[in-house]
Amino acid sequence: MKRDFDLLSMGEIMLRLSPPDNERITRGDSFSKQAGGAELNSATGAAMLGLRCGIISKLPANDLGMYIKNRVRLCGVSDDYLVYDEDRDARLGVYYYENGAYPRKPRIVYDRNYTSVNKISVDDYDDSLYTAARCFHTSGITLALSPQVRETAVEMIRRFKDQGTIISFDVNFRGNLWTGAEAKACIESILPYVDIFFCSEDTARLTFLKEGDVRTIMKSFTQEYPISIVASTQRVVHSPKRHSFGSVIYSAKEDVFYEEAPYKDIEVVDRIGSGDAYISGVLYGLLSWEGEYQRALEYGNAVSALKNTVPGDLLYTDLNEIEGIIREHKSTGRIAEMDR
Ligand SMILES: Nc1ncnc2c1ncn2[C@@H]1O[C@H](COP(=O)(O)OP(=O)(O)OP(=O)(O)O)[C@@H](O)[C@H]1O
Ligand SMILES: O=C(O)C(=O)C[C@H](O)[C@H](O)CO
Repeated sequence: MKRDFDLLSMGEIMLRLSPPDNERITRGDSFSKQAGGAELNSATGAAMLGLRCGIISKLPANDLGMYIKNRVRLCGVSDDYLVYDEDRDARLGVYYYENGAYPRKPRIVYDRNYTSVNKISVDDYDDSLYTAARCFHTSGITLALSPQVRETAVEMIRRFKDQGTIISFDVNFRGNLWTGAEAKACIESILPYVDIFFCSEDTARLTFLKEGDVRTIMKSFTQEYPISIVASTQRVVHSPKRHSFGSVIYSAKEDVFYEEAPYKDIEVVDRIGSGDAYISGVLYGLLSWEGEYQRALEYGNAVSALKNTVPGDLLYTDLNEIEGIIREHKSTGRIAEMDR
C-alpha cells in the first residue's frame, strides 16, 4: 500500500507568546509570537530532516488559526489534516513563556481551556486518514487535554493500528494538566497499541512508579506490553543554561540496548521542544533505516542537543547540520576517551 506520509502526528497547536530577551511577563511591553505544541514540534524536526510529515489538529477559522497554518506550512509540515472550527467563539490555545536565568526559574502561563482542539472528533476525517501514513505519533499532553480530545486520540490510535500503522507515543508528562496517577491509568490503557514508546527515565520512575536501573525499567515496559522499542531520555540540568543530554534505546526483538556518550555541556538558549526534537531524530532514523537503532539514537540526541540552542518551540535545521554535529560529537567523544 502506498502511504503518502512517513509521519502524521496529532495534538494541540498553540500560540506561544514570550517577552523578548530576558524580560518578565509581569513587566515588559511586548511579546514575540511563535507557534508551538509537542506534536507539531516533533513533526517539524522530522520534516526538516526529510520525512514527509503532517499534523492532525483543529484550529479556529480566524486570523490566529491562519497564522498557525502558515507556520505549519513554513516548517514543511503538511496542513492536509488541519480542520477548522467555524464557531464565533473559536479559540486558539495560548501559552506565555518567560526565560529563566539563574537563579530565576523559567515561567509558564497556560490559557488553553475551551480551545478549538477540544472539539476535534474522528468525524472530522474520512477513513483514508488511517492508511495515509507509515507512523502515527501523539503524546500524553493530547490525552490530558479533555475527555473529547482523549476519546478522539484513543480512537485514532486504534484505527491507525488496525491499518498496520506504526504507533509512536511520548509520555510528555505535564503536571499542570493531570496528576501522575491519572496519567498512569490513561497511558497504560493505550500501551497495548504502542510500538515505539518514549518515556524519560525520570517519568518512568515518577509516573509509572518503576524501580531499578534504567535498563531494567525499559525492558519491563516491553514485558508488560507488546512494545517493540522503548526510548528514554536522560537529562541532567547543571544550571538553566547548561544541560547534559543522552538517551538509551531498547529493542525488545533483539533484546539489545543502544547508547552513546551524552552531550555534556549543551548551551541552552531555549529548552522547550528539545524532548520533542529527540523524537524527530529517532523517528527519522527508525523510519529511514529499519533496525539501525544506534544510528536512530545518534540522530535523536543530536537533534535534541541542537534544539536547545534554537529559540522558540520549533526547530529549524537540516540533515547536513545534524550530521556535522554527530561527526563532531563522535570525534570529541573519542578525544575525551584518549585523554583518560
Ligand atoms: N508523576 C510525575 N510527577 C511530577 N513530575 C513528573 C512526573 N512524571 C514526570 N515528571 C516530570 O515532568 C517533566 C517532564 O516529563 P518528560 O520527561 O516526560 O517530558 P519532556 O518534556 O519530554 O522532557 P525532556 O524534554 O527532558 O525529554 C520531567 O521533569 C519529569 O521529571
Ligand atoms: O505544554 C504543552 O502543552 C505544549 O505543547 C507546549 C510545548 O510545545 C511543549 O510542552 C514542548 O514539549
